[in-house]
Amino acid sequence: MTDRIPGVRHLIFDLDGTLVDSAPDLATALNGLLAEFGKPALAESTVRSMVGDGAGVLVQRGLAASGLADADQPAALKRFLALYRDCLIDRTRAYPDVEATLERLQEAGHKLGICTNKPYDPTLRILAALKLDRFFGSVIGGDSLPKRKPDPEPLLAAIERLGGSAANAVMIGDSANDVLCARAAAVTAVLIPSDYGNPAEDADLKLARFAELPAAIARLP
Ligand SMILES: O=C(O)COP(=O)(O)O
Ligand SMILES: [Mg+2]
Repeated sequence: MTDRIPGVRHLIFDLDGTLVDSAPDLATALNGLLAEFGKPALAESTVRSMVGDGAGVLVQRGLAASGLADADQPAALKRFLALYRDCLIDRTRAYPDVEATLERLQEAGHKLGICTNKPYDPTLRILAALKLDRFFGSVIGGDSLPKRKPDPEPLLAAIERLGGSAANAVMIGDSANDVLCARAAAVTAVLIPSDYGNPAEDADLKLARFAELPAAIARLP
């Protein structure tokens, strides 16, 4: 019943582009896949712009951009996930101030969760490797439920598993998918823009830096 403690919020975070910069390793895996098809590597900035709708869509976009739209997509996704597993945290890092800010939010009594479109298994591995897993009481990945963001279901599940409710929750993310799923779930949306794909037009609150979160959360009505 943490939901009833005044000032305590259920804060649900997006992963890629919000907590961690994972594009370099996603690019390594995608380019490894393309190399197996005899195709040249895509620029990391191109891969970065393709991230945000889950691994399946990333692979689909990468294949299409390389003239391989007709390739066997399920087989390519399976191979991509195997390649990604081998390079998950070679260069993936938490953004500056993320760990210290999560610590402050947790110390303030907030309950923290994750709602990402990245599949569940690599999400857990990355959180553990970067020692961020200790902060999160719920983790919903892109393949945890039948639907992913911008559908509201994964966000609502992440909140529910923390013992919270939409009225007291906040979604913090970097893309339109995060804002759209928050809107559809009637959850407050905080946007911290990134250079990943699918930027959002608006949100309830827009922050330039992750470290601004504790003060911004404290000021929410
Ligand atoms: O598309 C992905 O793999 C992940 O995206 P997200 O963490 O920003 O939801
Ligand atoms: Mg994101």
